[in-house]
Amino acid sequence: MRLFSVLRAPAVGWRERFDCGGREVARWFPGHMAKGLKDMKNRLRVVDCLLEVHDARIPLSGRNPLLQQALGIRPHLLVLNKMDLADLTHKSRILECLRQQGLSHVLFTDCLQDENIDKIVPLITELVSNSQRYQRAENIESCIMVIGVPNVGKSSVINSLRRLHLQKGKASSVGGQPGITRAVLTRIQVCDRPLMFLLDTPGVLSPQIESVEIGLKLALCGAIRDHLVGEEVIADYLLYTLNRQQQFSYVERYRLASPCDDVETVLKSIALHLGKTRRVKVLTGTGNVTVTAPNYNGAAVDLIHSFRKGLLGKVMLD
Ligand SMILES: Nc1nc2c(ncn2[C@@H]2O[C@H](COP(=O)(O)OP(=O)(O)OP(=O)(O)O)[C@@H](O)[C@H]2O)c(=O)[nH]1
Repeated sequence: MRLFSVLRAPAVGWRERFDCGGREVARWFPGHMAKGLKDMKNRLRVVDCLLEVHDARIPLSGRNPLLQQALGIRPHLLVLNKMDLADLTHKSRILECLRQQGLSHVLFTDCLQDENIDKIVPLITELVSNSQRYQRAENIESCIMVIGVPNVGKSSVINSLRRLHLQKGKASSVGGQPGITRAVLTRIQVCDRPLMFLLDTPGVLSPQIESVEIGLKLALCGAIRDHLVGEEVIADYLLYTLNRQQQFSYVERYRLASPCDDVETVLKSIALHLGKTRRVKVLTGTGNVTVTAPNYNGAAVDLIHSFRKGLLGKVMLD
């Protein structure tokens, strides 16, 4: 789904399409995730509602369809987290697209500032009490399973809820790398009144990511380990996206002469600007000469990290 290209005039002079170069996404799915899904299914009996966390920069793609299929039709709240990093100019259009997909309970959140976190418990309480099938009248507590692809902020949402409702610190470990949540399905209290527990789950990607481009969006958001995709490829996709959206803050950040769509040129300039270079000996016809070689990978890593920290501006990848 391309929300951006439908809503904005295409930027002239930049790549119209990203060349995925015959890459295969199947290798990007780590096998242990299938086990994660199986463990989640085994705990379903006690679950009243699904709280799905996803990245607000990819509101329309990259969710794992298997999660909802396997976990059943029960009350479902979609939390689009990291709203602080997302360009939400067309928020109402996003909500409309999601409604058309049958997702009518959606919240945008920012766990760093605890924005909209206070809306989660009341909304879940309402969804659970309105649900016929899973309402367990004798039960005064509710149990919510937190699901989503890796690194979207599932643990951060849980910690924010605990901070807000229980004035308690971290219960769930947070990390910048996908796959931090290893201890499977820990039950964590997040609220006293109403009594509510969450089950934290490991991030589970779909084994069949729909396309290479969606895989690249997931990688850019940190849902797939960088080295599996390749830092320079991720950086190239980022450059393609920033240029198409005329989001040129990278030019100023890295003191480049002008925007550019050629990743090699950009990474070379970034490497030189950051001093990420090394001296290498090259054998020529007239003997050895020492030249300065840019560290392309180091430059790509810096560009990707700047994007993930929001230093290149707010972006919408869909
Ligand atoms: N900017 C921003 N960063 C966030 C937000 N929420 C979480 N993060 C960061 O995103 C990274 C991943 O957060 P986690 O809470 O560990 O994500 P997770 O979904 O539990 O990760 P897995 O256990 O790998 O599935 C961490 O570096 C968090 O600090 C947010 O709202 N805004």
